Amino acid sequence: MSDTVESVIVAIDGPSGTGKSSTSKAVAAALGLSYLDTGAQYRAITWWMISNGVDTQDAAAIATAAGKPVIVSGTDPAEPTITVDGEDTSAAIRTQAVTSKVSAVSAVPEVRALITELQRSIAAAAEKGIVVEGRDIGTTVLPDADLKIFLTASPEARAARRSGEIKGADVAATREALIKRDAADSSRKTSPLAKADDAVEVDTTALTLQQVIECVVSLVEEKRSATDNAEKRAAR
Ligand SMILES: Nc1ncnc2c1ncn2[C@@H]1O[C@H](COP(=O)(O)OP(=O)(O)O)[C@@H](O)[C@H]1O
Ligand SMILES: Nc1ccn([C@H]2C[C@H](O)[C@@H](COP(=O)(O)OP(=O)(O)O)O2)c(=O)n1
Repeated sequence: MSDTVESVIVAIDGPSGTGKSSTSKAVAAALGLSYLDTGAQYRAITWWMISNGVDTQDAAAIATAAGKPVIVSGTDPAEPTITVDGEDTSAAIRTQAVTSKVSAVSAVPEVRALITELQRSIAAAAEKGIVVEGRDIGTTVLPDADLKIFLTASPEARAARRSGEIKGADVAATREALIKRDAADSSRKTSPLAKADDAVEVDTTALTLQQVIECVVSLVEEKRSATDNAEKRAAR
């Protein structure tokens, strides 16, 4: 083991309800890394478009307005924050109105270019390293990440988890909405939801959240010690 722990970049991708946010926050906290929820950024720009009367079906109007909002993400895994033009939008970006429109807004190439650039600058500024979660982190945003994880789970498990978060939610309707959003996110032209060729796939259907966290922490530690050993061999 070297005295200094190298900075590490972990990319966690996958569809909705697979456990990306909960896992990424816990892994970042356990390893002393920063944390970035890229879905929150796409939700934030969607919230701004709705709040400012931009038609979310009009890609040209979205492209024109995309550079206007100033989105700032706080990367402490114990207290992740998101503001738009200085306003705390943590709760506002989770409403159904935003959830139902975020796939359309995030499919616009100009939106993706701006948000991708923001994500790369946040990752580059994280001195100890960062866990970044989303849909295209391993494939597009950070293709050189030290470790890439792709989380999956059955639609039934994902719908049950998601509806467990909302009082009185209908599991069947949640399942349909999830499947629809996944299909939109996977079929868009610009950096769709996809597993990178070198990502480790973890099916979380039958795992507890704790088991998923432990699995990812072990994979990061394995990666770190493999890098350490390679450096020692090179120094001999
Ligand atoms: N392995 C798991 N088993 C059971 N519940 C889980 C598991 N992973 C996450 N959850 C729960 O499912 C919900 C969705 O998880 P979340 O991390 O927000 O998923 P994602 O970010 O992929 O949409 C949360 O309430 C979370 O606590
Ligand atoms: N890297 C990313 C992250 C999210 N998105 C888009 C597509 C997703 O449906 C929305 C919302 O993502 P978010 O991770 O908040 O979604 P859920 O937590 O799964 O409900 O943003 C994206 O296009 N690229």
